[in-house]
Amino acid sequence: MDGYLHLAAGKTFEGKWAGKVPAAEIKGEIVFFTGMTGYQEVLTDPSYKGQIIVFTYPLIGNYGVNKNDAESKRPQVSGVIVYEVEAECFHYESEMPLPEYLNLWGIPLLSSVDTRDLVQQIREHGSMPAVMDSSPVREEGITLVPECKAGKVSTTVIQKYGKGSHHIVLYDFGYKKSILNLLRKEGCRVTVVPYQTDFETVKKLDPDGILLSNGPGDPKEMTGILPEIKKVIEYYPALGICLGHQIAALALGADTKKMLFGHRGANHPVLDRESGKVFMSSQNHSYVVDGCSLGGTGLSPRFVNSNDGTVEGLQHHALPLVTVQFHPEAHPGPTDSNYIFDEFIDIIKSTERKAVHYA
Ligand SMILES: NC(=O)CC[C@H](N)C(=O)O
Repeated sequence: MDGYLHLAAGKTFEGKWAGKVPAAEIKGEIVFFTGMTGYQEVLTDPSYKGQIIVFTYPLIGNYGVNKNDAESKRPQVSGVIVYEVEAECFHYESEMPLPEYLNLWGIPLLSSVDTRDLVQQIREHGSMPAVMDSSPVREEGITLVPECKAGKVSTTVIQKYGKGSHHIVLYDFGYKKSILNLLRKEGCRVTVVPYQTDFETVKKLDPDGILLSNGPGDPKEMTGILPEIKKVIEYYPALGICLGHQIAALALGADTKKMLFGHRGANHPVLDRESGKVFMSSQNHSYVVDGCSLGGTGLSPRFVNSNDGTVEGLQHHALPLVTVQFHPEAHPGPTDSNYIFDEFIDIIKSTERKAVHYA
């Protein structure tokens, strides 16, 4: 059965439904991911909430879906677009084929789409609203209602994990399981808190450090929480990842802006200006901290994207605060930047129990 993808910029793409035909139209922001592997991690990363994802690699699904690679309890994307999907899977760990998994969660999968042409459209017009349906013609315009997406994926209750010697409060804006796993591997006990948690509540939990997680949407949807986040990062050693990096920057007075089509893939080169080394990183973001907005914030760009010069991470001149736009927890993609977690733990060890106003 034929299915269609309509872009807000006007063009319609034809494909075949691989699985159930959706009963109603599916709306989302269309974005593309360039990694050759890691589709399960991408689909289950809460940062993709509300987005329709296009995989540029032409064959998706050949190793199925397994028990270990999910970054959250369910696929989070609104829809999936591929060139060719493999309905049989060939991997000893595979639990089920990809189309079956998406079907189970009612997420539409459109295959046989000309993904090369589609990605060119996104590169030209930007990531934009799109609709998947079974009608070849779309007359209505396509718009998306603004909403706080992190609020939709964040936990509503405090959760505790592990027994390690360092205690980390993980602000859940839509955290990936790999962040929690890496913290636990580093010997941390982790308390996951809802995205709106205030400073006084954090203080009662008595952490040694704070991790501001990744998450979906525009960081400016989160302005309501910035005053509390400012207090938290002025008091405790902190690491911000992706949305967490953007929120920390906004809280300290910097600005963010939307890129045309963002960075989504597993091989984005980043320069660490402290070591002078370039590493490959896993990325998934549409927004970026505006490098021209850092004056007076105490923040300077420690990490820079080697392709386009955008800010990939910040260091504070006085606070024990490091933030990164890329994903040091990897999954999908290379683990080259795992060292950011070691650094964070070292900072915590050196400042432990001295968590008092650094500002
Ligand atoms: N992975 C993330 O945390 C993404 C951050 C933010 N939603 C962006 O698109 O820029």
